Amino acid sequence: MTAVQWTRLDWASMSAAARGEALRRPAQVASASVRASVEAIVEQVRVVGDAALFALTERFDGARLESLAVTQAEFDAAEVSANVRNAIDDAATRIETFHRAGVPQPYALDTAPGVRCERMLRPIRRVGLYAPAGSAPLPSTVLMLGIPARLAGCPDIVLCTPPRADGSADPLVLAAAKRCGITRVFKVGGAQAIAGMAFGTASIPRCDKLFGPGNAFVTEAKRLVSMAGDGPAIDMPAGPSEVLVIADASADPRFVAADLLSQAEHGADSQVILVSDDTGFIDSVATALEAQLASLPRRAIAAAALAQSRAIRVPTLADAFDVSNDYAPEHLILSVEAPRAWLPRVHAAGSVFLGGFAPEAIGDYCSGTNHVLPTGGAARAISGLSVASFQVAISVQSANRAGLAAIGATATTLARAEGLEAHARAIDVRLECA
Ligand SMILES: NC(=O)c1ccc[n+]([C@@H]2O[C@H](COP(=O)([O-])OP(=O)(O)OC[C@H]3O[C@@H](n4cnc5c(N)ncnc54)[C@H](O)[C@@H]3O)[C@@H](O)[C@H]2O)c1
Ligand SMILES: N[C@H](CO)Cc1c[nH]c[nH+]1
Ligand SMILES: [Zn+2]
Repeated sequence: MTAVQWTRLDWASMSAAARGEALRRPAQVASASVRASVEAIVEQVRVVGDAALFALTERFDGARLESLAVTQAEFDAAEVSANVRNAIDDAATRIETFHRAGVPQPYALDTAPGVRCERMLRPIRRVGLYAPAGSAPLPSTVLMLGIPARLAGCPDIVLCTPPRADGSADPLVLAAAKRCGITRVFKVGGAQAIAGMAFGTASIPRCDKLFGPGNAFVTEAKRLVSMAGDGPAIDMPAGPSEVLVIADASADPRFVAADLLSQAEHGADSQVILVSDDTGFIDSVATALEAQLASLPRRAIAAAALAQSRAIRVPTLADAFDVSNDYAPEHLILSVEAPRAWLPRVHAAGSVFLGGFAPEAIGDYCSGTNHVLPTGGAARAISGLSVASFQVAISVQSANRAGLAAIGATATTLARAEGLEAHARAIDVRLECA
């Protein structure tokens, strides 16, 4: 059996500084070196374009490509079993249903007689999606990105995904793209893919907004290009996976261990945290983790993630929610008695899973919610992906003479209070003319 080496902590006996350290993300440790290499990669792509993309793809993905774009022939040749195709379709249908219910609606109302204010919605014209495929190809991510993009009405959708070493795109990723009606797919990954979509190259069109999760290189590249004066907008920091489980003694330790491992297996930089008010329960989860880890195909990755993870004993369940809100996890699992009753205490989390039969894995694939979620504590203020992420809202106002007369004095008074005389006169000139 592989020994589980996670850090066990007793919250009540820790100082504020020790608590802060306990909730620090592992990915932050590497950020200086990641930042330096991402800066170099982004600059190379920006200056050299396609030639840099070919060279970086050979260096990081081991693939020598003749063309970055996936051809129609490659799409046609991408084979997936009927079983997987049906699963993609079933997941897609449920994701569509949930996201369609959340499509934002325009609205209009009169704020004074003769003054009408509206908010209209438009799809972002060209969106760039990133589907990870470094450690494991994620066709489910294509669905999570492509379906809301389609529902928003985005006319131009570009998708990048790392190639396999033989230069082909993952067939499952292509099958999911097909299901979403995405035809412009490029075989490029990492920071170089983000830079390609941000600034445009001979092959890859420049995009208005970039979406999608990825490893620390992808996440840092998104942050960097979004800060460039001429760079695109981005959806959110959606980096290495995280889950925080709040569990009491009523939970099944095998279920909790399985949920922790399901996120630990994403990458050595994933972080999984158990918070419980019961020391004996934490012991049982540790035992279950060791038993389950032993037969896991990706046990080396999961064990590495566990090594930087935490099991925290808190005095009461209420304290567990304080810990969770401070950490602001991407995923929060409530494995407690009457979990819904605790929801009012949740103030910061990407997606919440209630009770023993809602494993985080259903949200990853097919419950219907989106799995592209904020990580690194961004859930304090940023929401997971939705149709609204792919739209811009534009406000509109119209007024007739009576309407302007009704509200004009307020505007001229405030304009003169701000010392902006031209603003005031733009109103007066209209009201003064017959
Ligand atoms: N937060 C979310 O919503 C969410 C959703 C799904 C997946 N994820 C996360 O996405 C990540 C996917 O990561 P991945 O690595 O499997 O795939 P990835 O596609 O994000 O990254 C692979 C690319 O990383 C680049 N790369 C690898 N090593 C590099 C190095 N040393 N220097 C520069 N570039 C390098 C390569 O170009 C490669 O193509 C995981 O951490 C997973 O947890 C997050
Ligand atoms: N758990 C990931 C988000 O952190 C999403 C995912 C895709 N496939 C499996 N899991
Ligand atoms: Zn997952």
